[in-house]
Amino acid sequence: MAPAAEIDFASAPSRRLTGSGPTTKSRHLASIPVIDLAQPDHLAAEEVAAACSSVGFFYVRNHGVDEAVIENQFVQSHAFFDLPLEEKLKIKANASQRGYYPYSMGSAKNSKGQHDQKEAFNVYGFESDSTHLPFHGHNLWPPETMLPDFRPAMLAYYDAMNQVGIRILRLLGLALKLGPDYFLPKFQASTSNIRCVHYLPQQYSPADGICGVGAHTDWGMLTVLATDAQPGLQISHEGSWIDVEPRPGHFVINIGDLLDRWTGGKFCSTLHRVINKTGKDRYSCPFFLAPDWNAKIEPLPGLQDPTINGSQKVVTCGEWLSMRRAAEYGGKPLVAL
Ligand SMILES: O=C(O)CCC(=O)C(=O)O
Ligand SMILES: [Fe+2]
Repeated sequence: MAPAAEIDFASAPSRRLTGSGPTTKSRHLASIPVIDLAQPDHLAAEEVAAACSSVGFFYVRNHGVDEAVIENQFVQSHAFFDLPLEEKLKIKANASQRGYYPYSMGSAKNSKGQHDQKEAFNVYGFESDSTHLPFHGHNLWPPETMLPDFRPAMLAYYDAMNQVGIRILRLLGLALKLGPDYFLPKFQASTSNIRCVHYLPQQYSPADGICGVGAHTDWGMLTVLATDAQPGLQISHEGSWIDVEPRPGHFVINIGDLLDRWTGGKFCSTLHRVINKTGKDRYSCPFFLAPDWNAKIEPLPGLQDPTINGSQKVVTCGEWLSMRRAAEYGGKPLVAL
């Protein structure tokens, strides 16, 4: 892998902001698109193209995922976060980014000196003995004697999310007029992960840097998000923070930085944050879809971005993820071991 300094760092800024972001105003946007995945692919792809080149976020419905798989993930996530802290810390996240992130450890400090107000648990779809490489390693699990259903529930959820992700990849290929299978060869042993997240029922104050998740863009290809019934997710749109209301039976999809770059900015990775205002606990589970570690992210035909240092350098997915992490965490390891 090329050292990070040789990679096009300028095109991978950390877009994490502090404070309230574009404005303190928050309004409801009725028009976050809802895309019905039961319709024929060529019609869904047109709607995907429109959503990705405008708001960068959309809901999907009729996604085909069994409700029980989603429900089991949330039940097991609750059960895990309810464990005593000392038990959770036994599987504290290691350098491979897998396992438990206590409050204040799963994010870089923002300029107000605050971490994200959340605890989280990461599971990756690939496992590897090459632990000298970032993001490589083995998943960590709570003991079966304690939570026997946790691991199967999380693996089933990962598989279901991966299927949704592949469906969206096919629509993206169609939307970009590259064909439905264009992206698939680069997602054979993907570096994707799910992250169970628990937000505290506390007072949030974006102006003081206290957020569930501070304003950020996602790093990878796209994100498939399930939340419980509590609102909290907001996206930055035309200078306002827009609430993304939970919709039963829907997932929220958003474009990540890697796809933004890959399309030369045609499809946008939109700034978003979580402010859990309800005074209740909030649980969510994003699936971060990312290509294979060695997949080359070559500019797509006709979609080079002339603003990126004259031409887009080819990076591998692994280089990209490492670079994004370094930009966000100042090159320090995510978790002090
Ligand atoms: O919990 C949510 O609604 C979104 C979380 C998120 O944006 C993230 O983890 O990247
Ligand atoms: Fe995000």
